[in-house]
Amino acid sequence: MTADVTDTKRALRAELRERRRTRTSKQVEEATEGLTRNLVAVAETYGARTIASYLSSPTEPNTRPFLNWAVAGGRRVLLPIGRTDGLLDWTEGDGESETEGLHGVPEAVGEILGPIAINDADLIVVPASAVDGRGIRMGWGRGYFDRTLGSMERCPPVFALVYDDEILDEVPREVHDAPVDGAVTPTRIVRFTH
Ligand SMILES: Nc1nc2c(c(=O)[nH]1)N(C=O)[C@@H](CNc1ccc(C(=O)N[C@@H](CCC(=O)O)C(=O)O)cc1)CN2
Ligand SMILES: Nc1ncnc2c1ncn2[C@@H]1O[C@H](COP(=O)(O)OP(=O)(O)OP(=O)(O)O)[C@@H](O)[C@H]1O
Repeated sequence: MTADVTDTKRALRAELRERRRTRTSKQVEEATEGLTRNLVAVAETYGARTIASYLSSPTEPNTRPFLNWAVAGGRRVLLPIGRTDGLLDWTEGDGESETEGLHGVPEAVGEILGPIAINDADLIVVPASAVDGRGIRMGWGRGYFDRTLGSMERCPPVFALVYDDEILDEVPREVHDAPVDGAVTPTRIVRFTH
C-alpha cells in the first residue's frame, strides 16, 4: 500500500475518532431510536434469519436494541471475537454475557465458532469510521472486516453503521477495500451502486 493512502487514512481516522469521543451520551442516545428502526427495516427487507453484527462500545452507534430485537424474534445473531492473527472468530449472541475483547471493545461470551461461521449470515452489519458515496468503507485500521469480507465466497448484503456526518464525499481506497452495499445512519438507509 502506498504511504500516502496510509497517512491520509490515519489522519482521517484520528479526526473521526475524536468526533465520536466528543459526542455526548445524550446525542448517542437520541440517535439510537432512528438507527434501530433503520437496521430493523434492512433486516426485514432481506428476511435475514442469521445476522452478523457486533456489540457496540459506548462511543459507537448503539447496536444493542437492534440485537435484542433480532434475538427476541428468534433470529440467529453472530458476534465477532478479535483474534491476534487478524481474523475474527464468531459466537452466537444471546444478549446476556459479555466481556472486554482484545482492543477494549465489548465482546460476547459463548461457544467459539471459527471465522467461517460468518458464511451463514444473510446480512452483515459492520462497524466503520466512515463510508463514501461509492460504498468505500474505512474501519479502525486493523483490517479485520476487510479480511473477513474478502475471504467470503458468496457475500450477503453488507451494511456499515455510521453517524450521518460519517458519510463522506470520498474515503481513500486501497485494493483490499471491498465496497459495502449500504449504510445505515440514525436518519437514513443508503444503498450504493457499484
Ligand atoms: N464494537 C466493535 N466491535 C468490534 C469492532 C469494532 O470496530 N467495534 N471491530 C472492528 O474491527 C473488531 C475488533 N477490532 C477493533 C479494532 C480497533 C478498534 C479501535 O481502534 N477502536 C477505536 C475506537 C472506536 C470507537 O470506540 O468509536 C479506538 O480504540 O480508538 C476497535 C475494535 C471486532 N469487534
Ligand atoms: N484482505 C486483507 N488481507 C490481508 N491484509 C489486509 C486485508 N485487508 C486489510 N489488510 C491489512 O489490514 C491493515 C488495515 O487495513 P485498513 O486500513 O483498510 O483497515 P480498516 O478498513 O480500517 O479496517 P477494518 O477492516 O478492521 O475495519 C492494513 O495493514 C492492510 O494491509
